[in-house]
Amino acid sequence: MALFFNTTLFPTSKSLTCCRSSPETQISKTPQKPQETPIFKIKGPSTLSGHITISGSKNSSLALLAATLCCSGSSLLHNVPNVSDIKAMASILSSLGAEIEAFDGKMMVNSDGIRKVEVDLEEMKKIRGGFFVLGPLLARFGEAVVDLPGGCNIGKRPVDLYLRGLSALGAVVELREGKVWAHAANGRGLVGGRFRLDYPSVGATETLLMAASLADGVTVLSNVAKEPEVVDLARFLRDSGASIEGAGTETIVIRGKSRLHGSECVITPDRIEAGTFILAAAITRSCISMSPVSPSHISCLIHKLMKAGCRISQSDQQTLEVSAVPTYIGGNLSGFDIRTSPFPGFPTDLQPQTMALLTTCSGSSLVEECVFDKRMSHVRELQKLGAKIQVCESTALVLGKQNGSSLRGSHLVASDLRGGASLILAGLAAEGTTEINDIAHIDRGYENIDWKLRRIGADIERLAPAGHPL
Ligand SMILES: CC(=O)N[C@H]1[C@@H](OP(=O)(O)OP(=O)(O)OC[C@H]2O[C@@H](n3ccc(=O)[nH]c3=O)[C@H](O)[C@@H]2O)O[C@H](CO)[C@@H](O)[C@@H]1O
Ligand SMILES: C=C(OP(=O)(O)O)C(=O)O
Repeated sequence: MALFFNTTLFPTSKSLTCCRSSPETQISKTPQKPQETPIFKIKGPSTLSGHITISGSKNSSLALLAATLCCSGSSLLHNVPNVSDIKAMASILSSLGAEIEAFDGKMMVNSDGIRKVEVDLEEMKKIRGGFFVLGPLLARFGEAVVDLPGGCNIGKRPVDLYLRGLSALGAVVELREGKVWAHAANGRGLVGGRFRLDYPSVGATETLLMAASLADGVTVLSNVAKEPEVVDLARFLRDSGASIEGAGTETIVIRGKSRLHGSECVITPDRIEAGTFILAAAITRSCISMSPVSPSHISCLIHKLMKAGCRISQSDQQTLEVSAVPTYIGGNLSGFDIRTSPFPGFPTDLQPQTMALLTTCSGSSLVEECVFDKRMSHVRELQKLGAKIQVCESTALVLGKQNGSSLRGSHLVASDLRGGASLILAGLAAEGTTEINDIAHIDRGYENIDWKLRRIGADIERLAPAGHPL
């Protein structure tokens, strides 16, 4: 049933032309199921202060771990985050025969002993990054068999661009029994080619970059993703002997090499983790600092927050200080609109966390999710805390704080990684106790998020599910 936004109840200049339901009717009871993963219990509202160390990027690490399969000899990656997606990726590489040593945030990978090109692990279906092994296996060993990928359940996530791009490099690709079967035509190995992506997909760009680095001849990829993780991957491949020009722009030119050697690389700081902590400071009206951060990787978020009234300053090249303390912001932070898009646009991976903040700002805000078609499942949970949000397909109208109203603690369920993080942020701002179930989603991509938050003053505990040790 399509309902219309009621302007008398929530006066605003903005409106949605259709909504799935009114804010009240949208709150439905989540079916109870036995709890199997730990729970976060948060007592709010919190005021945060202190310094956060930002971990290495999960998404860069996944791509670089796949890229080690392109290299002979050992590769050493520094600043790899200790999150469950990385453990799953390490299991995938080990299952293929790679030797992996992990110590103190570093990972040493040697794939000279690869003995198979088929991944048959459940992990493949859980994470997105596992699929990135397709390009390197095909390019170095001439064939690969991989399951279709998993990752966050945030909409349709096809792999047509990966497959069409690999075909343009001389691969024969077939989709059978939920798996991708690929081999280099005539057993000749991949060859350079030209391919224009219909959409600048991050994963397809990374896959083709790795494959083309070992293809015979020149490859020109256009309309590619410009995300910092793509630039990180190109840097690693270049240090390993690849010839790549244009990473970070719309067109990448790769001159294929017959062999790459292992190299050493420091993973770039996780811009999504940094953005999440910036938003934690904003939603709790606190002041915190964090490092290492590359501000240019999240400039879109920084500009929006500064316009909303936050003070964000850079005390040295890699340290950011964020302040939203009431004495500084005066009244309240102002709501603002966001529209997600590929880099350098507003990152989709910060949309849910930003929406949590907007529920506490003044005025109404529009949130348009334009990268994934079903990235709104956090809305129902935020509504359980009392947030006023209406959704029409991939657009949400957030009605900010009304006449002193505030979020109130409740029992919530995380259903994806960033949606889960948005619930933590809302729980920090809410009055009373918030419990978040299914936090395994959050552990996929945030290293010790509860420990980091406790160190800056949050009251957040990780509880074991009944009958299970932590
Ligand atoms: C492990 C990893 O790095 N994950 C990130 C990566 O995901 P991922 O690489 O999966 O994201 P993509 O950039 O590929 O997806 C963006 C859009 O492209 C579409 N698409 C993609 C591939 C394809 O073959 N066909 C197609 O239509 C998708 O359905 C989606 O609508 O980039 C996303 C966008 O910044 C981030 O949210 C994810 O955190
Ligand atoms: C969507 C994400 O990850 P993945 O692509 O691995 O599902 C994310 O990191 O927010």
